[in-house]
Amino acid sequence: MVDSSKDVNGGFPGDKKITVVFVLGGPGSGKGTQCAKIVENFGFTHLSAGDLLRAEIKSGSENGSMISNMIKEGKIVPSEVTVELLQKAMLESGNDKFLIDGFPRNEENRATFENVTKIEPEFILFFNCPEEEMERRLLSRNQGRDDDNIETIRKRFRVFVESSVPVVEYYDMKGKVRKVDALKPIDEVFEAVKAVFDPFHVKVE
Ligand SMILES: Nc1ncnc2c1ncn2[C@@H]1O[C@H](COP(=O)(O)OP(=O)(O)OP(=O)(O)O)[C@@H](O)[C@H]1O
Ligand SMILES: Nc1ccn([C@@H]2O[C@H](COP(=O)(O)O)[C@@H](O)[C@H]2O)c(=O)n1
Ligand SMILES: [Mg+2]
Repeated sequence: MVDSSKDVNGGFPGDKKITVVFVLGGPGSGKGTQCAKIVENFGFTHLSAGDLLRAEIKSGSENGSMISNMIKEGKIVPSEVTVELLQKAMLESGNDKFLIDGFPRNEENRATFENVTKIEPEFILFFNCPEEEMERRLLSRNQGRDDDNIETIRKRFRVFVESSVPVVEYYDMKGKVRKVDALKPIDEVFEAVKAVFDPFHVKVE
């Protein structure tokens, strides 16, 4: 466990400014797809909480079977597990700009990240997409994910509405949410995303 309780900067060296953007939206709204494009254009490191949890299962970790069962049920894994994986990946990356995809999924995720890392997100990129479209996309994703079946998808939608939307509302009250229409084709969604990220444009020499 990374103990950062005594750190002023969440375990990051010195007083280096760390930029975090939380990327939220319902299951299948296109978070991973758009994050890949943001990385190519704006020099962020993409960390998907779901990908880190799936990698933890594959690594044979003692938490593996618990995580696997939670994912199959569409449930949210205890925050200390997810935040530790995120913090470790952030520190190992050597970067100072992060897209954290699929996190925070609930109030406990949000509070734990804030307490452990002391980092306040720059903004929240939110992909707004109707459930019918998200369901269509997930059922044709074909990446062999255990949770892309109609039974688990319906559970994930319910968790999104009950636990994740309140977190988006919390940040909206703070003026931090940048909402994008995710129903459009991929490249059109990215045009809207680019407008949000323009201040972070990295000049290629
Ligand atoms: N704008 C779009 N139009 C049509 N299909 C899309 C669009 N964006 C993404 N997709 C497709 O939808 C599927 C889900 O996209 P993606 O994996 O990016 O979603 P996600 O939000 O990361 O989902 P999850 O929360 O389940 O990880 C993929 O097959 C992707 O190619
Ligand atoms: N903060 C999180 C993020 C994800 N999970 C679990 O992983 C599943 C898949 O997540 P994706 O973002 O890849 O769709 C999700 O349904 C949860 O079971 C989590 O617990 N906490
Ligand atoms: Mg994803």
